[in-house]
Amino acid sequence: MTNGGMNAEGRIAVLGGGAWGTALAVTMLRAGHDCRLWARDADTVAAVNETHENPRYLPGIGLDKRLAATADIGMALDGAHCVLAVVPAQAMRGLLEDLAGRIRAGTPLVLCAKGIERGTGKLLSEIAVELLPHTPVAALSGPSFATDVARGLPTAVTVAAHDEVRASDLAALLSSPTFRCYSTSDLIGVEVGGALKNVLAIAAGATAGAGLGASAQAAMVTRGFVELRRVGAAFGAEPETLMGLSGLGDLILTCGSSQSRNFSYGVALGRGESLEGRPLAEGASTAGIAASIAREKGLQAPIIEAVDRLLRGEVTIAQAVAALMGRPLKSER
Ligand SMILES: NC(=O)C1=CN([C@@H]2O[C@H](COP(=O)(O)OP(=O)(O)OC[C@H]3O[C@@H](n4cnc5c(N)ncnc54)[C@H](OP(=O)(O)O)[C@@H]3O)[C@@H](O)[C@H]2O)C=CC1
Ligand SMILES: O=C(CO)COP(=O)(O)O
Repeated sequence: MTNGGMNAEGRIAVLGGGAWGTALAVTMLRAGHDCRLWARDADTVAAVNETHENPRYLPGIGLDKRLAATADIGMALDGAHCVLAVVPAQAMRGLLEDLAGRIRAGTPLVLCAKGIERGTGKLLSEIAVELLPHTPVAALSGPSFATDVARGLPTAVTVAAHDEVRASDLAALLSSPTFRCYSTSDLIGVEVGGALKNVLAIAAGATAGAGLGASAQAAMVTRGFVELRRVGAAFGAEPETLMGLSGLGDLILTCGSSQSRNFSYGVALGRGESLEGRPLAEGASTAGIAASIAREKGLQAPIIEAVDRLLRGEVTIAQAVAALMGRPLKSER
């Protein structure tokens, strides 16, 4: 599989009928693969199959007419040579439990969600290894808005697996002329980068929503990145990974764009608007567990902590800003 992903390599199953699952399924067709999309929602399945759209999650985007969706997970997995898991991070354990006994031993599983499990503090790959011990596990992450990817705009991401050869084989398999997958063996780094950038995108959004100015927003992202690197290092992530697509790259994308659901969630938070019924913002689920991991590991993560406390309603924006600005002066490192 060292051909830039241009050859068909069998069927790919994409599990999750939201924005990202749908965009990845279309991308797999572009890469020359047969692909089946599993969605639990019958209306989504019908819309993809009959009108070639996903109006709930990708409104206004016409999908490849060859894309076949099913609500039967067994049918999606039938004959699959590779499985992409694309449900929200907090739903990943449930999906992986469903896969146990269904996924063929040895079939690679690529985790495409960005988050840390609340309650256990586990990375999604740790859950997968626990539940599917005979399944090779990888992760795909990086700066990639589903709408851009579904439209076929050029995008670069990272595919990670502990086994370097597996990572580069999967990167070749999943790449297409508009979807460029780099590879790395730093699975932990890729997962931590993708999970924490969502929390920091909420911080950046809250700064914008509260009208604190572009300078404050730049400071928030930069100092947030220091926290991301600190927490990443404690997990064993390599610094170069966090400087790459699934760390810095995704921060650049999501910390300044209202296209990001996490950033928009932060804007609403900063404006004091209701947070009920908003689109998925993974950072809201990850903030608490990231803050408690940082505390347990004795790491300074005041921005992640501030997001957690804001979301819990323990502080106002003004109090959070005063606390951040009032910390003892220190070396930039
Ligand atoms: N959107 C994007 O631009 C990108 C998203 N990601 C990541 O991908 C992951 C998924 O995000 P995205 O697709 O955008 O989210 P969406 O909110 O667009 O869609 C979520 C999908 O997951 C389904 N789902 C939710 N809970 C379950 C469950 N328990 N079992 C089965 N299916 C479930 C939903 O089904 P239903 O409709 O029935 O509720 C829906 O189809 C997130 O971790 C996100 O961070 C990564 C890169 C880009
Ligand atoms: O992860 C993403 C882009 O890389 C999508 O970001 P949001 O979930 O904030 O929309």
